[in-house]
Amino acid sequence: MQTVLKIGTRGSLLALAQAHETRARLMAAHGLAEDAFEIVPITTSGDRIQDRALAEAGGKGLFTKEIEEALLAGRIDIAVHSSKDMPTVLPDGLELSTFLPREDARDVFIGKAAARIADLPAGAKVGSSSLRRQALIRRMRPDLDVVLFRGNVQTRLRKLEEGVADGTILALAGLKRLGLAHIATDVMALDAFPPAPGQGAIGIESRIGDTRTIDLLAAIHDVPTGQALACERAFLAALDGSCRTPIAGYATVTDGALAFSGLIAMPDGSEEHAVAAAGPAQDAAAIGAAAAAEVRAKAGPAFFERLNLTCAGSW
Ligand SMILES: NCc1[nH]cc(CCC(=O)O)c1CC(=O)O
Repeated sequence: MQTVLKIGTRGSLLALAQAHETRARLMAAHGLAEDAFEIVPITTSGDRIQDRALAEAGGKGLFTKEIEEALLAGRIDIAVHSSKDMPTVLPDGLELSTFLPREDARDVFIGKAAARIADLPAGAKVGSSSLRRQALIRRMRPDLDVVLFRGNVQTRLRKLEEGVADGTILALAGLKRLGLAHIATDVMALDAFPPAPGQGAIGIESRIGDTRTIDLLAAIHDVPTGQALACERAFLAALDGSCRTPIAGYATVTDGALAFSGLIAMPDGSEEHAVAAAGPAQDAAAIGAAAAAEVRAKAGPAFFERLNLTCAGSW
């Protein structure tokens, strides 16, 4: 059978699982066979750089650069991503047009020394490279040592087995897609450990104006997930400025009503500012942007000045 769409993805097991899920949904929606959709794995700069925290190496865009080049050049028709890894500004000509129904957005703890973060011995090591997770761990347990844990899910789990840390934090969604949900020792509540904007949602990027592709994608788009993501990404876009800020944001949509909660924090967990907002789901992006303005005002310039100092010190 002739190829209908070429699906670009990173080559990690999680990325491939997400590409396979996308293909399965496209096959079911259009009654087409597997070989109508070719999966094209692409290695990105982010996959190659393993020794530095992502934020230091150049940010989220490192995981998408080569894939977006292939999309713009027409070597692939769509790119399947973890929405939470997507920068808020995309290259000219590309858009996140489609979101699959969201998986569970919560983070889990995978503990060796204890099943829950609260029960870890004093001074225990928790592996993570996410500023949000670092801030949330320190806010619960200022005595814990957060150690740099980079690489894909398998690499992080191997480091844990090697004893590099006493526990780590991962997204439940990723573990489920890998068939590994059973290794979680604690599923953390949304309020105690709020997720990153976009967590748990597979997002599909396509070329603006490529109507043939966008029409095929329309059949697998989940409207409430798209609205929740519009809100969370607007919140992120309005806060994620020059500096690296630990940011959490999570929206739900029920019967056309959107509810959002967001948080910004100091990486060391010593200060945090929360916001909650609600409104009609069709105003998703405006609700997210207004929540960002509100939390920015609550935090005040002193918070961002302090944050910039921590940034300068860690480069
Ligand atoms: N940055 C890596 C990444 N990007 C998306 C997920 C999980 C899957 C998802 O959030 O949809 C993960 C791994 C993790 O944080 O545990």
